[in-house]
Amino acid sequence: MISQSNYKNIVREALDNVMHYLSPAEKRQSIWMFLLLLLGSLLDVFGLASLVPVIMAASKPGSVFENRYSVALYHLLGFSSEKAFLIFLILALLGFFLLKNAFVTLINYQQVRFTARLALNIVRSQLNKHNNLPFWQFNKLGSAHLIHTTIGIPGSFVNSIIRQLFTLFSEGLIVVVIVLGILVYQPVLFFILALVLVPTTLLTYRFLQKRSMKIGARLDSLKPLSYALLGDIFAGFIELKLANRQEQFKKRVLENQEEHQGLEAVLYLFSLLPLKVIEMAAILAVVTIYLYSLLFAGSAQNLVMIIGLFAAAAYRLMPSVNRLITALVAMKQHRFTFEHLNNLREYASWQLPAQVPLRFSHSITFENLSFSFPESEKPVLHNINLTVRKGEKIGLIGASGSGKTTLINILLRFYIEQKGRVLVDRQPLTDENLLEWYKLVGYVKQDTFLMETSIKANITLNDESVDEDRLNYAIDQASLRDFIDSLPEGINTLIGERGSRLSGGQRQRIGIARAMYKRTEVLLMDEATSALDNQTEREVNEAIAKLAHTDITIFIIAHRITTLRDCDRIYELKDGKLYAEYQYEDLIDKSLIQ
Ligand SMILES: Nc1ncnc2c1ncn2[C@@H]1O[C@H](COP(=O)(O)OP(=O)(O)OP(=O)(O)O)[C@@H](O)[C@H]1O
Repeated sequence: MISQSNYKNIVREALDNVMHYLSPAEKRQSIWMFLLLLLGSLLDVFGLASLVPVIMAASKPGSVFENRYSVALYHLLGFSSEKAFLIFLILALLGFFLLKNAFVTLINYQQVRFTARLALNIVRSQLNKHNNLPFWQFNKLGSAHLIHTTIGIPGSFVNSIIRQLFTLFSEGLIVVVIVLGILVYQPVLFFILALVLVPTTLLTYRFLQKRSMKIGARLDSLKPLSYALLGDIFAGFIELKLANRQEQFKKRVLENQEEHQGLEAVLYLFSLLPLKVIEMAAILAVVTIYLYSLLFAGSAQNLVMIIGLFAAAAYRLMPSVNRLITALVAMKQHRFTFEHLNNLREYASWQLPAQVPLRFSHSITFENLSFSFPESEKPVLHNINLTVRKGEKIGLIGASGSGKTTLINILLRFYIEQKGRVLVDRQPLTDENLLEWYKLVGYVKQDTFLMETSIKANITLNDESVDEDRLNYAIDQASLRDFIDSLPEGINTLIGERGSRLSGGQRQRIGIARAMYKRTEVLLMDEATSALDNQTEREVNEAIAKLAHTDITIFIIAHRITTLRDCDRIYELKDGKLYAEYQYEDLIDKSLIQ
């Protein structure tokens, strides 16, 4: 059942959520805006109320002298002709409307600027939150959900909560002022109006609010699903075409869209409903009063006047009441935005502690290190002990799922060990030296992250003041020189979405160049050579061989033995344990990997 408390809840909840994103100065500003908004609404009502007497006076000669207020004003302003007085009144009315509308437009301008700023605050907070998420949680959420909650949810919150709050306050005030006016001048009319409009409004709201809330929540879950499906369709363009699965995926997107569009259509219908219902109730009331007056009352004179007044009041109130219900229903419908904004909120303001320096001159040590994922009992890494000296090249091999990538992710602090520690020059890696550590490490993943921009921007990660010497060094170290020289636009060549205009080897070498540009001292490579053809494998290996002659410390996860030629030591991981240590030659002899 809808109750007063339910009505209050959504408004209070909305206000609580809005307050969270306002600075103290913005809170003060919002109170001012609220007061100005109220003033704007009052002026609106006053403007409308002043129209009727002025027009009536203008249409009936001599009427100015029949009303004591107009007579008083006439004499106060020293007029000597009714005509001049009427011209003055009409011009004053025009001036008033002009000023009022300029004022209301100014308030509206302030209001939209305020909401735009607020929207930005919310997007910023969502971005902070998502950037600060622990890696495993970030992975779990998925990019479709993250995009939806970073941009989609703040958009819905601003449009369907904040803007509706403004509507609620301004229209609410208009309704209150009109209703109070009627109560003072026509108490009977007030009761008839209350009798007709209050139950209709409450029933309409009751009918719409729960249904809208359900539909809103369903749409909220359909949206990221459609992003994810579309992401799959376009990212998997080649694979889906070859497997002849595009139709199947298309069908899923269309099923999703069918439900989506159907629900949107229902919501649209809901938005039209309140006005129609209120209108029906008003007409019903007019007919009832009229019939009553005809059938039961001796003189219908009085009631007919009341009907006229009722119709006039209802006509003015209906749009406002309609907007009130629509605003409340929209807020209910978007109540799900609160949950998204509250979820994981602690990360929005999370900050790294003050950083202490970290030196890497001697060694990196994994000490009694064990790790398991939060939702699983079985450790993925078990009591790893390994010391690597600066400048050493370490190979990591092992069956799929043996824990190689997890070990690298721990070294990168994307996962944090439950037991043991990682030491750099005997200093444990913690949040206090994380940024210092990140200055030293570079990571070349199997699927190198590439942006739809130039080779240069990809290597420097959009560095605004590029160090050209460093860039040239990086290009040489990654064996990209010949390739770049062969391109008409050289380093400024655009590489297409996710590097679509590059070969697999070129993509990986851009990853290596990026790590070199950054002055990486510890390079982590998750080698994808198993997925590369012989030519590109040669290209990547050439880049790795070049790096072997530097004092960069390298960890390479390898699937092909040739990648490990320059490694000082090679470790095999098995079921999360360091199972054996090899030299390159041992592996060739044993043909452990190919
Ligand atoms: N986010 C995760 N949540 C739960 N388990 C995970 C997660 N990521 C990896 N695992 C599990 O941890 C184990 C080790 O995975 P890891 O990616 O480290 O293996 P790997 O040796 O790098 O394999 P590959 O050579 O196939 O890349 C696997 O059993 C994997 O299923």
